[in-house]
Amino acid sequence: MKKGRGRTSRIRRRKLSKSFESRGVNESYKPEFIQLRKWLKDRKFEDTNLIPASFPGTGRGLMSKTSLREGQVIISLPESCLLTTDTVIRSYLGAYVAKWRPPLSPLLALCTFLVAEKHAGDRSPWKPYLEILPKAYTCPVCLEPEVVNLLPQPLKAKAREQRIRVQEFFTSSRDFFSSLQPLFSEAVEGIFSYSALLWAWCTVNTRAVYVKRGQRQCFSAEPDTCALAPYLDLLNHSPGVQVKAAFNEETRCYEIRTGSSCRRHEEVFICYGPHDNQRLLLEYGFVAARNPHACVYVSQDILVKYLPSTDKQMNKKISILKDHDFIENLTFGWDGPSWRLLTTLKLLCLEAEEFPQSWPHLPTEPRFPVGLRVQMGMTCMWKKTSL
Ligand SMILES: C[S@@+](CC[C@H](N)C(=O)[O-])C[C@H]1O[C@@H](n2cnc3c(N)ncnc32)[C@H](O)[C@@H]1O
Repeated sequence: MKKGRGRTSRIRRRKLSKSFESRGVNESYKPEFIQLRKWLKDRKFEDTNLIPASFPGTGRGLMSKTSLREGQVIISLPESCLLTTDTVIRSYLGAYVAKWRPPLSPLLALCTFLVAEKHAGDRSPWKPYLEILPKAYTCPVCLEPEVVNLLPQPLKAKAREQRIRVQEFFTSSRDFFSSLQPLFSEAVEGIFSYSALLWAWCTVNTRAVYVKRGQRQCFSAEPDTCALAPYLDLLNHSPGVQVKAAFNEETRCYEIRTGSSCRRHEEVFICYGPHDNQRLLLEYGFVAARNPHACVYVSQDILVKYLPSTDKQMNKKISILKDHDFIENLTFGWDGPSWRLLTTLKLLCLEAEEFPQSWPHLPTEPRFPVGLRVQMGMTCMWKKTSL
């Protein structure tokens, strides 16, 4: 047999082309990343095993310089690099935040800081970080209404709700923005515009990590759990990986430890949580290929459409489901219908004589014990904002 025609050669070629397809293009030579590394070094960030790169499937992310062992700390970001509400309080905005009543939410404090620092441009000490942040986001909240209209039904409704919430967030923050006028020579309306706040909101929502801080009087009661983590926030999501990520109180660093090994020059992923593609699109503006949590949402309209129209109890049944918050989040996953969908269908298919006696209460959804969730790799390291 000719050299290179055998099974081993074919496997080797396939492996090579696969690794070539997923190979990233090094971006660490770019001026913005050189500046960022210098900035991080000044804040005591040790050189890492990771470098910024662009990947064919996932876009910009981090690539391993060397092979990584399971359990290895891959990134350890000192507290001084984190952007938190403490950063805001210590800044020129601190006095304005502290005296504002009713107290500001931690999220608004972070967003205000981001907008103000972006506006400061070259004068901002955070410039090297701000320079690598996306200029625009792909989350549905940023899409034109005509584009949102093309989304499938449950997602469309959620995208609209999200847009309304962000618009309300802006409207309710305007008086606070006006109070900042003494800090700026330009009109605050031009600086803290809707588009500027939307950019800041998406920055926090898509990139912040979870770092819990105690409640402080100068902030409202909403949880203060978001921190922006420069460089570390270049890590993309893969539903299949396991990582341990948390703020280490001893080292005072935010650390990420791999749950599995990774070969040299491969993209290094973390897991933002066990999210289905609808949630990933809504919160992060992308969908994941081969997502084990992917599912199809079944709306009320679809349910009713395929059930007998002669059922006189239908309205009553729907109202029970609504009262028990059962009409939303009904899904088909890889394993078939979810427990919620099955329970809903059971109720909707009851004959007149079985209803309502057998349904005084809807059953409670079974839950995995927390220990099991962790074993299954469902530890959610990425934050969630509370809007
Ligand atoms: C924490 S940032 C990760 C770094 C980001 N790719 C960048 O260039 O700054 C999260 C954003 O990265 C993108 N992203 C993360 N994981 C992805 C994936 N598996 N596929 C495509 N885009 C992804 C999404 O735009 C998401 O909102």
